[in-house]
Amino acid sequence: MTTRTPLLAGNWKMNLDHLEAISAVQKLAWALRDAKVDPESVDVAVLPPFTDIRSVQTLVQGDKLPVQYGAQDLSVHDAGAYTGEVSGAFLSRLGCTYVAVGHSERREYHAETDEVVRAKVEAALRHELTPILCVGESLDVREAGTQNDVVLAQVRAALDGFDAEALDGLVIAYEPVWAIGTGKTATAQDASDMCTGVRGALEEMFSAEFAAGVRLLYGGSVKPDNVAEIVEHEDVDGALVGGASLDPESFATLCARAVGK
Ligand SMILES: O=C[C@H](O)COP(=O)(O)O
Repeated sequence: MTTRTPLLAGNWKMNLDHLEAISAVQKLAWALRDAKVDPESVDVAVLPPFTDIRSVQTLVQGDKLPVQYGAQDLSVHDAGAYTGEVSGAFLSRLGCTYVAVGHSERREYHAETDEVVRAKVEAALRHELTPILCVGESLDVREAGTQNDVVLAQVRAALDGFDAEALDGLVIAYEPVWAIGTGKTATAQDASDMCTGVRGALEEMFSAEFAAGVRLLYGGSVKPDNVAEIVEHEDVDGALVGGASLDPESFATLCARAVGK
């Protein structure tokens, strides 16, 4: 029987400044309460820009809001002469629970290789942050029908050499690149098939027990209207939501529908 707690994570990308973030998180908490989303049975998180995180921390911790938070990226380094980089140590000090690693926008616009992604997973773990490892295929790969090979290779490369204990709590988000911000969603069956494939790969790499504990999310044009269908599949434990997480009321509705409210 599955005991994985569903996770709905809102990746704000480069949207909402720190003042807007305060308002958005407060409204999200109210809307989740109004929608009767039980924080004991579902995790709701936001991943704001770095410059917002201190404000979000102050609000969430001060008012004990049932919203988790994290960052969209981190440095492979812990400290030093790395202009513009943000250390996992700093994120940890800000109370972050999660950090996204290997988002396709990082892979594409910042040339992050599988090697860099693996180093970022390691950096997150060093600072007790839960990595949300993002994997996904491009449109040409999907059209060639080799998406399973590509995505499972990304998973293996990012997790190569770790032991299961170190990866406890790991989250993996399957985000087909062609479905991000395009309004095109993979079918619920496509999402489910890939998540089942990823879980199988985790079982081969580590153990059945480990694989059964990893939360697998789908991301790519998830909206309040399609989330229920996507997460109803056994292997899909939630969603990584971009555009539809920017409006707090709409994101709360999405969270409520994901858990059948
Ligand atoms: O991290 C989130 C994904 O990139 C999905 O973005 P989207 O929901 O705007 O398609």
